[in-house]
Amino acid sequence: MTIAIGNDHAGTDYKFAIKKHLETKGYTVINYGTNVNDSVDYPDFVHPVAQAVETNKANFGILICGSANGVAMTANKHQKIRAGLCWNKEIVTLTRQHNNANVLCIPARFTAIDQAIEMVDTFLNTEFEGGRHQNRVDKIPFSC
Ligand SMILES: O=C(CO)[C@H](O)[C@H](O)[C@H](O)COP(=O)(O)O
Repeated sequence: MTIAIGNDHAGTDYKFAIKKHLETKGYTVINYGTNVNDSVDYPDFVHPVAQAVETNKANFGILICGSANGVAMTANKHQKIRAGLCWNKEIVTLTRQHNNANVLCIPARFTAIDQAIEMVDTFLNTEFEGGRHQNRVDKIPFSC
C-alpha cells in the first residue's frame, strides 16, 4: 500500500517519525512535505498529496500542520478528497467508518507523537461501513 504524506514546518518532525513507522511496517511512503523547519506555506505541500490520492498514485494521504485546519481546508477543495481533521483514535475510527476519509489530517502542535502514530495505524486499519453512510458521502461533492 502506498501512502502520500505532506506537511508544513510545524509537521516536519512528525512527518519523519510517521514515515519511518510506516516504512518499518512495509508501506511505501511518498514524501511531498517540507523536510526542514523553515517557515513555508502549507497549500504548496497539500495539493501534491491530494493529487496523488485523486489519481490513485497513493491509496491514502496523511497531512500534518500545526492545527491541521489549513491542510484539511486545502485538501477538501479537491473534488475526490475527503480529508478528516482528527485529534484522537476514536475520531479517526469514525472518519474512516462513517466518512470514508481518504486523507488524515493531524494537528502536530496539539497531538503527542505516539498518539499521532496510533492515529495513523487506526486510519489505515479501519474500513468504511458503507450502507447509510455511502448515501451521505455520495452527497458531499458540490458545485454552484
Ligand atoms: O496550523 C497551520 C495551518 O492550519 C500551520 O501549521 C501554520 O503554520 C500555522 O498557522 C502556524 O503558523 P506559523 O507561521 O508557524 O506561526
